[in-house]
Amino acid sequence: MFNLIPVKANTSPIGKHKRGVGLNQVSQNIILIGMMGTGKTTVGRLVAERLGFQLLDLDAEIERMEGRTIPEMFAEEGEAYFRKAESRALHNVLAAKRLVIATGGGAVLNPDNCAAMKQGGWVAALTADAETIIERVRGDANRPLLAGDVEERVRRIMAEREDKYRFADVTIDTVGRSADEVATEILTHYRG
Ligand SMILES: Nc1ncnc2c1ncn2[C@@H]1O[C@H](COP(=O)(O)OP(=O)(O)O)[C@@H](O)[C@H]1O
Ligand SMILES: O=C(O)C1=C[C@@H](OP(=O)(O)O)[C@@H](O)[C@H](O)C1
Ligand SMILES: [Mg+2]
Repeated sequence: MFNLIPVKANTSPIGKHKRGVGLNQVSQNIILIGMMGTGKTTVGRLVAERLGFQLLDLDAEIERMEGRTIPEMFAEEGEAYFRKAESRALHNVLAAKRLVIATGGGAVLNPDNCAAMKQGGWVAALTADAETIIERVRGDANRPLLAGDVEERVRRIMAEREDKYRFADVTIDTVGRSADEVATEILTHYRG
């Protein structure tokens, strides 16, 4: 099975919301995309807790599948290998329902992944400016693509991926907002 992370019971029943969408739609997976450091993993957990969904962090799922960490995978096999594992993991988990899926920032690089995400859930893109991202990820050794000159890497990768997150159903700026506030905004949009 997947690496599902148990979350608390729903403390905000959807039924209380007047503008809630139909039952079918509120069981639809929520998929978070966005550049590294925009808060997908952190916010995903909060959204899952509030909705009574399971959080599935795609990076954690890949690590579980592979029995090694992402930095180890990059070092031992290279990025192309990681991307294949990422794509496989994504397609597997999209078969499930009522998940909040926090993807890795590069999951959008493969157009097949983007099509599968559109098909398999409601997609929210998180954004932040380079300065905010650099501040959030500096000193974290778990992102091999940012090893070395973090500032240069973040700016370069952001430029390379500029248009890759635009297919989302909604785009949410996280700058100057707490993870909790971002989660609230996601839920407001999701419930319509
Ligand atoms: N809205 C926010 N405001 C401030 N810090 C945040 C926010 N969202 C996430 N963070 C912090 O930024 C870092 C990266 O968050 P993470 O959830 O791992 O991002 P991602 O999964 O998108 O790479 C973590 O230290 C997290 O606590
Ligand atoms: O943007 C990327 O290419 C990556 C983002 C990471 O996830 P986060 O976006 O959760 O940091 C992780 O999947 C890997 O290090 C590659
Ligand atoms: Mg993450």
